[in-house]
Amino acid sequence: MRQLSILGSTGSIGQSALAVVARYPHRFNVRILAAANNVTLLARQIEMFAPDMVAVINREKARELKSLIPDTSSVDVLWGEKGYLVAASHDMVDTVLLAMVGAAGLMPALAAIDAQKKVALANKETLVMAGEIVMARAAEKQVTVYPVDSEHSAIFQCLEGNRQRDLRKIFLTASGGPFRLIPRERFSSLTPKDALSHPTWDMGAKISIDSATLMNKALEIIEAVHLFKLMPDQVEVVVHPQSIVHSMVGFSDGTVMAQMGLPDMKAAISYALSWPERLDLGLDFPDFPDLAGLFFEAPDREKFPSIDFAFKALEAGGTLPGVMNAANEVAVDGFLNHAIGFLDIFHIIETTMSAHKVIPSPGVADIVAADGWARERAGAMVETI
Ligand SMILES: NC(=O)C1=CN([C@@H]2O[C@H](COP(=O)(O)OP(=O)(O)OC[C@H]3O[C@@H](n4cnc5c(N)ncnc54)[C@H](OP(=O)(O)O)[C@@H]3O)[C@@H](O)[C@H]2O)C=CC1
Ligand SMILES: CC(=O)[C@@H](O)[C@H](O)COP(=O)(O)O
Ligand SMILES: [Mn+2]
Repeated sequence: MRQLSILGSTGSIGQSALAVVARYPHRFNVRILAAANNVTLLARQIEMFAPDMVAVINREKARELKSLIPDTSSVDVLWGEKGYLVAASHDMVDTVLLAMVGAAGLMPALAAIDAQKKVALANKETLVMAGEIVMARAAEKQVTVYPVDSEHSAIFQCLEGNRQRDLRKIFLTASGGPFRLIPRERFSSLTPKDALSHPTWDMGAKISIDSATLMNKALEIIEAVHLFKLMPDQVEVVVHPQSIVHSMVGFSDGTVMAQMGLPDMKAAISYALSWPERLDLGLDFPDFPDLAGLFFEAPDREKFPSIDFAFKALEAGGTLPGVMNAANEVAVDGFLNHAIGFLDIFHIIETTMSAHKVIPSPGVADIVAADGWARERAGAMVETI
Protein backbone atom coordinates (compact mmCIF):
# COMPACT_ATOMS: atom_id res chain seq x y z
CA MET A 1 0.00 0.00 0.00
CA ARG A 2 1.50 3.33 -1.06
CA GLN A 3 1.49 6.04 1.60
CA LEU A 4 0.88 9.20 -0.38
CA SER A 5 1.47 12.90 0.01
CA ILE A 6 -0.07 15.07 -2.71
CA LEU A 7 1.11 18.66 -2.92
CA GLY A 8 -1.26 20.71 -5.09
CA SER A 9 -4.23 18.44 -4.37
CA THR A 10 -6.81 21.12 -5.27
CA GLY A 11 -5.32 21.72 -8.73
CA SER A 12 -5.98 20.03 -12.03
CA ILE A 13 -3.23 17.40 -11.56
CA GLY A 14 -4.06 16.99 -7.87
CA GLN A 15 -7.72 16.32 -8.59
CA SER A 16 -6.89 13.85 -11.36
CA ALA A 17 -4.49 12.09 -8.99
CA LEU A 18 -7.21 11.80 -6.36
CA ALA A 19 -9.55 10.38 -9.01
CA VAL A 20 -6.96 7.64 -9.64
CA VAL A 21 -6.56 7.07 -5.90
CA ALA A 22 -10.33 6.85 -5.40
CA ARG A 23 -10.41 4.01 -7.93
CA TYR A 24 -7.72 2.11 -6.02
CA PRO A 25 -8.36 2.58 -2.29
CA HIS A 26 -6.45 -0.62 -1.44
CA ARG A 27 -3.32 0.54 -3.22
CA PHE A 28 -3.08 4.16 -2.17
CA ASN A 29 -3.50 5.63 1.27
CA VAL A 30 -3.70 9.43 1.23
CA ARG A 31 -1.79 10.57 4.32
CA ILE A 32 -1.03 14.19 3.45
CA LEU A 33 -2.65 16.79 1.18
CA ALA A 34 -1.36 20.28 0.48
CA ALA A 35 -3.10 23.16 -1.28
CA ALA A 36 -2.79 26.94 -1.26
CA ASN A 37 -6.04 28.95 -1.09
CA ASN A 38 -8.89 26.67 -2.10
CA VAL A 39 -9.81 25.53 1.40
CA THR A 40 -13.39 24.76 0.41
CA LEU A 41 -12.24 22.03 -1.94
CA LEU A 42 -9.53 20.92 0.48
CA ALA A 43 -12.19 20.48 3.20
CA ARG A 44 -14.14 18.20 0.83
CA GLN A 45 -10.96 16.24 0.05
CA ILE A 46 -10.33 15.83 3.80
CA GLU A 47 -13.82 14.43 4.23
CA MET A 48 -13.37 12.03 1.34
CA PHE A 49 -9.77 10.84 1.82
CA ALA A 50 -9.24 11.32 5.59
CA PRO A 51 -5.58 12.41 5.46
CA ASP A 52 -3.62 12.67 8.72
CA MET A 53 -2.17 16.04 7.77
CA VAL A 54 -2.79 18.95 5.41
CA ALA A 55 -0.90 22.13 4.58
CA VAL A 56 -2.16 25.44 3.21
CA ILE A 57 -0.56 28.72 2.15
CA ASN A 58 -0.80 30.79 5.35
CA ARG A 59 -2.17 31.03 8.86
CA GLU A 60 -5.41 32.73 7.73
CA LYS A 61 -6.18 29.92 5.31
CA ALA A 62 -5.38 27.37 8.04
CA ARG A 63 -7.91 29.09 10.30
CA GLU A 64 -10.51 29.22 7.53
CA LEU A 65 -9.96 25.54 6.77
CA LYS A 66 -10.40 24.59 10.42
CA SER A 67 -13.74 26.40 10.44
CA LEU A 68 -14.86 24.21 7.53
CA ILE A 69 -14.03 20.83 9.01
CA PRO A 70 -15.78 19.14 11.95
CA ASP A 71 -14.36 19.86 15.43
CA THR A 72 -13.97 16.12 15.83
CA SER A 73 -11.55 15.92 12.89
CA SER A 74 -8.07 14.78 13.92
CA VAL A 75 -6.34 16.16 10.83
CA ASP A 76 -3.21 18.20 11.55
CA VAL A 77 -3.33 21.56 9.74
CA LEU A 78 0.05 23.07 8.84
CA TRP A 79 0.70 26.22 6.87
CA GLY A 80 3.32 28.18 4.96
CA GLU A 81 6.61 27.09 3.46
CA LYS A 82 7.46 25.03 6.52
CA GLY A 83 4.15 23.21 6.22
CA TYR A 84 4.90 22.30 2.59
CA LEU A 85 8.37 21.04 3.52
CA VAL A 86 6.89 18.77 6.18
CA ALA A 87 4.22 17.62 3.71
CA ALA A 88 6.95 16.67 1.22
CA SER A 89 9.20 14.82 3.62
CA HIS A 90 7.18 13.34 6.50
CA ASP A 91 8.04 9.83 7.68
CA MET A 92 4.45 8.64 7.31
CA VAL A 93 4.65 8.80 3.48
CA ASP A 94 6.76 6.89 0.97
CA THR A 95 5.56 8.61 -2.22
CA VAL A 96 5.17 12.31 -2.97
CA LEU A 97 3.30 13.78 -5.92
CA LEU A 98 4.61 17.28 -6.54
CA ALA A 99 1.75 19.03 -8.30
CA MET A 100 1.97 22.56 -6.98
CA VAL A 101 2.29 25.18 -9.68
CA GLY A 102 5.32 27.42 -10.15
CA ALA A 103 8.59 28.11 -8.40
CA ALA A 104 7.05 27.35 -5.01
CA GLY A 105 7.53 23.68 -5.91
CA LEU A 106 11.34 23.76 -5.80
CA MET A 107 12.05 23.53 -2.06
CA PRO A 108 9.41 20.83 -1.40
CA ALA A 109 10.86 18.83 -4.31
CA LEU A 110 14.33 18.99 -2.77
CA ALA A 111 12.86 18.09 0.63
CA ALA A 112 11.12 15.02 -0.84
CA ILE A 113 14.35 13.89 -2.52
CA ASP A 114 16.41 14.48 0.61
CA ALA A 115 13.91 12.36 2.55
CA GLN A 116 14.32 9.63 -0.12
CA LYS A 117 10.68 9.51 -1.14
CA LYS A 118 9.48 8.11 -4.42
CA VAL A 119 8.96 11.34 -6.36
CA ALA A 120 6.25 11.80 -9.00
CA LEU A 121 7.05 15.18 -10.50
CA ALA A 122 4.46 17.29 -12.28
CA ASN A 123 5.96 20.63 -11.28
CA LYS A 124 8.21 21.28 -14.29
CA GLU A 125 9.30 24.68 -12.94
CA THR A 126 11.47 22.83 -10.39
CA LEU A 127 13.62 21.29 -13.12
CA VAL A 128 13.75 24.51 -15.13
CA MET A 129 15.06 26.43 -12.15
CA ALA A 130 17.43 23.86 -10.71
CA GLY A 131 17.51 20.79 -12.95
CA GLU A 132 21.19 20.05 -12.39
CA ILE A 133 20.95 20.32 -8.61
CA VAL A 134 17.69 18.36 -8.40
CA MET A 135 18.84 15.48 -10.61
CA ALA A 136 22.28 15.31 -8.93
CA ARG A 137 20.58 15.25 -5.52
CA ALA A 138 18.22 12.50 -6.73
CA ALA A 139 21.17 10.42 -7.96
CA GLU A 140 23.04 10.95 -4.71
CA LYS A 141 20.01 9.91 -2.65
CA GLN A 142 19.16 7.06 -5.06
CA VAL A 143 15.76 8.53 -5.70
CA THR A 144 13.98 7.96 -9.01
CA VAL A 145 12.10 10.96 -10.32
CA TYR A 146 9.02 9.66 -12.16
CA PRO A 147 7.84 12.22 -14.71
CA VAL A 148 4.17 13.18 -14.69
CA ASP A 149 4.28 15.74 -17.50
CA SER A 150 2.66 13.89 -20.43
CA GLU A 151 5.55 14.37 -22.87
CA HIS A 152 8.16 13.30 -20.35
CA SER A 153 6.09 10.35 -19.25
CA ALA A 154 5.92 9.38 -22.93
CA ILE A 155 9.70 9.63 -23.31
CA PHE A 156 10.22 7.72 -20.07
CA GLN A 157 7.93 4.96 -21.40
CA CYS A 158 9.63 4.86 -24.83
CA LEU A 159 13.02 4.54 -23.15
CA GLU A 160 12.01 1.55 -21.05
CA GLY A 161 13.77 -1.58 -22.25
CA ASN A 162 16.15 0.53 -24.33
CA ARG A 163 19.65 1.68 -23.56
CA GLN A 164 20.09 5.38 -22.84
CA ARG A 165 23.19 5.40 -25.04
CA ASP A 166 21.11 4.31 -28.07
CA LEU A 167 18.91 7.40 -27.77
CA ARG A 168 19.74 9.88 -30.53
CA LYS A 169 17.06 12.49 -30.07
CA ILE A 170 13.62 13.13 -28.68
CA PHE A 171 10.66 14.62 -30.50
CA LEU A 172 8.70 16.67 -28.00
CA THR A 173 5.16 17.07 -29.25
CA ALA A 174 3.24 20.33 -28.79
CA SER A 175 -0.43 20.86 -29.45
CA GLY A 176 0.41 24.33 -30.78
CA GLY A 177 -2.08 25.82 -28.34
CA PRO A 178 -5.26 27.76 -29.11
CA PHE A 179 -3.48 30.34 -31.31
CA ARG A 180 -1.68 28.02 -33.71
CA LEU A 181 -3.78 29.21 -36.62
CA ILE A 182 -4.25 32.83 -35.46
CA PRO A 183 -2.01 35.33 -37.30
CA ARG A 184 0.43 37.26 -35.10
CA GLU A 185 -1.22 40.54 -36.14
CA ARG A 186 -4.19 39.52 -33.99
CA PHE A 187 -2.11 38.57 -30.94
CA SER A 188 -2.32 42.00 -29.28
CA SER A 189 -6.10 41.73 -28.95
CA LEU A 190 -6.18 38.21 -27.46
CA THR A 191 -7.75 37.91 -24.01
CA PRO A 192 -7.11 35.55 -21.09
CA LYS A 193 -10.42 33.87 -21.91
CA ASP A 194 -9.19 33.15 -25.48
CA ALA A 195 -5.89 31.84 -24.15
CA LEU A 196 -7.44 29.64 -21.48
CA SER A 197 -9.38 27.55 -23.95
CA HIS A 198 -6.84 24.87 -24.74
CA PRO A 199 -7.75 22.80 -27.81
CA THR A 200 -7.05 19.36 -26.33
CA TRP A 201 -6.15 19.41 -22.61
CA ASP A 202 -8.08 20.55 -19.55
CA MET A 203 -5.49 22.12 -17.22
CA GLY A 204 -4.83 24.84 -14.64
CA ALA A 205 -4.73 28.51 -15.67
CA LYS A 206 -0.97 29.05 -15.61
CA ILE A 207 -0.03 26.07 -17.76
CA SER A 208 -2.91 26.85 -20.15
CA ILE A 209 -1.46 30.32 -20.81
CA ASP A 210 1.98 28.70 -21.16
CA SER A 211 0.54 26.43 -23.84
CA ALA A 212 -0.89 29.43 -25.67
CA THR A 213 2.51 31.20 -25.74
CA LEU A 214 4.41 27.91 -26.25
CA MET A 215 6.31 28.79 -23.07
CA ASN A 216 5.05 25.41 -21.85
CA LYS A 217 7.18 23.82 -24.54
CA ALA A 218 10.11 26.07 -23.59
CA LEU A 219 9.86 24.83 -20.00
CA GLU A 220 9.47 21.25 -21.23
CA ILE A 221 12.61 21.40 -23.40
CA ILE A 222 14.64 22.27 -20.31
CA GLU A 223 12.75 19.72 -18.21
CA ALA A 224 13.60 17.00 -20.77
CA VAL A 225 17.28 17.94 -20.97
CA HIS A 226 17.61 17.42 -17.21
CA LEU A 227 15.36 14.39 -16.80
CA PHE A 228 16.94 12.43 -19.64
CA LYS A 229 20.47 13.87 -19.60
CA LEU A 230 20.29 15.25 -23.13
CA MET A 231 22.23 17.86 -25.05
CA PRO A 232 19.92 20.71 -26.11
CA ASP A 233 20.33 19.81 -29.79
CA GLN A 234 18.89 16.36 -29.06
CA VAL A 235 15.47 17.95 -28.45
CA GLU A 236 13.19 18.75 -31.37
CA VAL A 237 9.76 20.29 -30.86
CA VAL A 238 7.10 18.98 -33.25
CA VAL A 239 3.64 20.49 -33.38
CA HIS A 240 0.97 17.78 -33.27
CA PRO A 241 -2.45 19.39 -32.80
CA GLN A 242 -4.35 16.17 -32.00
CA SER A 243 -2.33 15.48 -28.80
CA ILE A 244 -2.57 11.73 -29.36
CA VAL A 245 1.17 11.14 -29.71
CA HIS A 246 2.55 12.40 -26.40
CA SER A 247 6.18 12.42 -27.59
CA MET A 248 8.64 10.21 -29.42
CA VAL A 249 12.18 8.92 -29.04
CA GLY A 250 14.53 8.44 -32.00
CA PHE A 251 17.20 5.77 -31.61
CA SER A 252 20.59 5.30 -33.28
CA ASP A 253 19.22 2.75 -35.80
CA GLY A 254 16.64 5.25 -37.11
CA THR A 255 13.78 3.68 -35.16
CA VAL A 256 11.29 6.10 -33.65
CA MET A 257 9.14 4.98 -30.72
CA ALA A 258 6.02 6.94 -29.84
CA GLN A 259 3.68 6.75 -26.88
CA MET A 260 0.02 7.41 -27.62
CA GLY A 261 -3.26 7.77 -25.83
CA LEU A 262 -6.17 10.11 -25.44
CA PRO A 263 -5.25 13.41 -23.76
CA ASP A 264 -6.08 12.55 -20.16
CA MET A 265 -3.49 13.15 -17.44
CA LYS A 266 -4.76 10.28 -15.30
CA ALA A 267 -2.66 7.89 -17.40
CA ALA A 268 0.65 9.69 -16.84
CA ILE A 269 -0.14 10.37 -13.17
CA SER A 270 -1.03 6.76 -12.41
CA TYR A 271 2.04 5.46 -14.25
CA ALA A 272 4.28 7.74 -12.18
CA LEU A 273 2.58 6.49 -9.01
CA SER A 274 2.34 2.80 -9.81
CA TRP A 275 5.36 2.14 -12.06
CA PRO A 276 6.06 -0.46 -13.40
CA GLU A 277 2.42 -1.52 -13.15
CA ARG A 278 -0.26 -0.10 -15.42
CA LEU A 279 -3.59 0.41 -13.71
CA ASP A 280 -6.94 0.00 -15.39
CA LEU A 281 -8.24 3.57 -15.43
CA GLY A 282 -11.32 2.91 -17.52
CA LEU A 283 -9.88 5.08 -20.29
CA ASP A 284 -10.71 4.44 -23.93
CA PHE A 285 -8.13 4.04 -26.68
CA PRO A 286 -8.08 6.65 -29.42
CA ASP A 287 -10.61 5.76 -32.10
CA PHE A 288 -7.98 5.55 -34.84
CA PRO A 289 -10.26 5.23 -37.92
CA ASP A 290 -12.23 8.20 -36.61
CA LEU A 291 -9.19 10.44 -36.10
CA ALA A 292 -9.00 11.52 -39.75
CA GLY A 293 -5.22 11.57 -39.50
CA LEU A 294 -2.52 12.55 -37.09
CA PHE A 295 -0.36 15.33 -38.39
CA PHE A 296 2.90 16.98 -37.49
CA GLU A 297 4.48 20.31 -38.42
CA ALA A 298 7.40 22.48 -37.37
CA PRO A 299 6.61 25.18 -34.79
CA ASP A 300 6.47 28.78 -36.03
CA ARG A 301 9.37 30.20 -34.04
CA GLU A 302 8.88 33.74 -35.29
CA LYS A 303 5.29 33.83 -34.16
CA PHE A 304 6.21 32.07 -30.90
CA PRO A 305 9.74 33.05 -29.77
CA SER A 306 9.45 30.90 -26.61
CA ILE A 307 11.38 27.93 -28.00
CA ASP A 308 14.30 30.24 -28.76
CA PHE A 309 14.17 31.53 -25.17
CA ALA A 310 14.59 27.96 -23.93
CA PHE A 311 17.60 27.24 -26.11
CA LYS A 312 19.15 30.58 -25.14
CA ALA A 313 18.58 29.77 -21.45
CA LEU A 314 20.13 26.32 -21.88
CA GLU A 315 23.14 27.71 -23.73
CA ALA A 316 23.86 30.27 -21.01
CA GLY A 317 22.85 27.86 -18.23
CA GLY A 318 23.38 28.86 -14.60
CA THR A 319 20.63 31.14 -13.31
CA LEU A 320 19.19 32.08 -16.71
CA PRO A 321 16.59 29.25 -17.01
CA GLY A 322 15.22 30.18 -13.57
CA VAL A 323 15.09 33.84 -14.57
CA MET A 324 13.19 32.90 -17.73
CA ASN A 325 10.77 30.91 -15.58
CA ALA A 326 10.24 33.68 -13.02
CA ALA A 327 9.71 36.36 -15.68
CA ASN A 328 7.18 34.08 -17.34
CA GLU A 329 5.31 33.47 -14.07
CA VAL A 330 5.06 37.21 -13.42
CA ALA A 331 4.01 37.96 -17.00
CA VAL A 332 1.36 35.20 -17.02
CA ASP A 333 -0.02 36.56 -13.78
CA GLY A 334 -0.12 40.08 -15.27
CA PHE A 335 -1.88 38.78 -18.37
CA LEU A 336 -4.44 36.79 -16.36
CA ASN A 337 -5.14 39.93 -14.31
CA HIS A 338 -5.65 42.01 -17.48
CA ALA A 339 -2.65 44.21 -16.58
CA ILE A 340 -0.74 43.42 -19.79
CA GLY A 341 -1.51 42.09 -23.27
CA PHE A 342 -0.63 38.70 -24.75
CA LEU A 343 2.39 39.98 -26.71
CA ASP A 344 3.77 41.69 -23.60
CA ILE A 345 4.45 38.24 -22.14
CA PHE A 346 7.18 37.61 -24.74
CA HIS A 347 8.57 41.13 -24.33
CA ILE A 348 8.81 40.85 -20.54
CA ILE A 349 10.54 37.46 -20.67
CA GLU A 350 13.02 38.52 -23.34
CA THR A 351 13.87 41.83 -21.66
CA THR A 352 14.30 40.25 -18.22
CA MET A 353 16.52 37.50 -19.63
CA SER A 354 18.68 40.03 -21.52
CA ALA A 355 19.13 42.17 -18.39
CA HIS A 356 20.25 39.24 -16.23
CA LYS A 357 23.88 38.76 -15.30
CA VAL A 358 24.11 34.98 -15.30
CA ILE A 359 25.62 33.22 -12.30
CA PRO A 360 27.30 30.04 -13.56
CA SER A 361 27.05 26.83 -11.49
CA PRO A 362 24.64 28.40 -9.00
CA GLY A 363 23.67 26.93 -5.65
CA VAL A 364 20.05 26.83 -4.49
CA ALA A 365 20.45 30.21 -2.74
CA ASP A 366 21.72 31.82 -5.99
CA ILE A 367 18.77 30.37 -7.88
CA VAL A 368 16.29 31.64 -5.31
CA ALA A 369 17.95 35.09 -5.38
CA ALA A 370 17.86 35.20 -9.20
CA ASP A 371 14.19 34.19 -9.10
CA GLY A 372 13.51 37.12 -6.74
CA TRP A 373 15.51 39.52 -8.91
CA ALA A 374 13.61 38.43 -12.05
CA ARG A 375 10.24 38.79 -10.31
CA GLU A 376 11.06 42.33 -9.27
CA ARG A 377 12.34 43.28 -12.70
CA ALA A 378 9.43 41.68 -14.58
CA GLY A 379 6.96 43.01 -12.02
CA ALA A 380 8.19 46.55 -12.64
CA MET A 381 7.55 46.05 -16.34
CA VAL A 382 4.02 44.81 -15.68
CA GLU A 383 3.43 47.97 -13.62
CA THR A 384 4.61 50.34 -16.34
CA ILE A 385 2.95 48.73 -19.37
N1 LIG B 1 -2.64 20.38 -15.54
C1 LIG B 1 -1.96 19.56 -16.31
O1 LIG B 1 -2.55 18.81 -17.10
C2 LIG B 1 -0.47 19.52 -16.25
C3 LIG B 1 0.24 20.23 -15.29
N2 LIG B 1 1.59 20.12 -15.22
C4 LIG B 1 2.31 20.88 -14.19
O2 LIG B 1 1.79 20.51 -12.92
C5 LIG B 1 1.78 21.63 -12.03
C6 LIG B 1 0.35 21.86 -11.56
O3 LIG B 1 -0.43 22.23 -12.67
P1 LIG B 1 -2.03 22.34 -12.56
O4 LIG B 1 -2.55 21.22 -11.75
O5 LIG B 1 -2.51 22.55 -13.92
O6 LIG B 1 -2.17 23.71 -11.74
P2 LIG B 1 -3.45 24.27 -10.98
O7 LIG B 1 -3.35 25.74 -11.05
O8 LIG B 1 -4.67 23.60 -11.45
O9 LIG B 1 -3.18 23.80 -9.48
C7 LIG B 1 -2.10 24.28 -8.77
C8 LIG B 1 -2.06 23.70 -7.37
O10 LIG B 1 -0.98 24.28 -6.65
C9 LIG B 1 -1.48 24.98 -5.50
N3 LIG B 1 -0.66 26.19 -5.37
C10 LIG B 1 -0.71 27.31 -6.12
N4 LIG B 1 0.22 28.19 -5.70
C11 LIG B 1 0.85 27.61 -4.66
C12 LIG B 1 1.89 28.03 -3.78
N5 LIG B 1 2.47 29.22 -3.91
N6 LIG B 1 2.29 27.18 -2.83
C13 LIG B 1 1.70 25.96 -2.71
N7 LIG B 1 0.71 25.51 -3.48
C14 LIG B 1 0.29 26.33 -4.46
C15 LIG B 1 -2.93 25.28 -5.81
O11 LIG B 1 -3.67 25.48 -4.62
P3 LIG B 1 -5.09 26.22 -4.55
O12 LIG B 1 -5.83 25.83 -5.79
O13 LIG B 1 -5.68 25.65 -3.30
O14 LIG B 1 -4.87 27.69 -4.46
C16 LIG B 1 -3.31 24.01 -6.55
O15 LIG B 1 -3.52 22.97 -5.65
C17 LIG B 1 2.36 22.79 -12.83
O16 LIG B 1 3.73 22.89 -12.56
C18 LIG B 1 2.14 22.38 -14.28
O17 LIG B 1 3.07 22.95 -15.17
C19 LIG B 1 2.31 19.33 -16.07
C20 LIG B 1 1.66 18.63 -17.05
C21 LIG B 1 0.24 18.68 -17.23
C1 LIG C 1 -0.80 17.63 -20.50
C2 LIG C 1 0.55 18.20 -20.59
O1 LIG C 1 1.52 17.54 -20.39
C3 LIG C 1 0.69 19.61 -20.95
O2 LIG C 1 1.97 20.07 -20.66
C4 LIG C 1 0.37 19.68 -22.41
O3 LIG C 1 1.46 19.20 -23.08
C5 LIG C 1 0.07 21.06 -22.80
O4 LIG C 1 -0.09 21.11 -24.15
P1 LIG C 1 0.83 21.92 -25.16
O5 LIG C 1 1.45 20.89 -26.02
O6 LIG C 1 -0.16 22.79 -25.84
O7 LIG C 1 1.85 22.73 -24.39
MN1 LIG D 1 3.30 18.63 -20.98
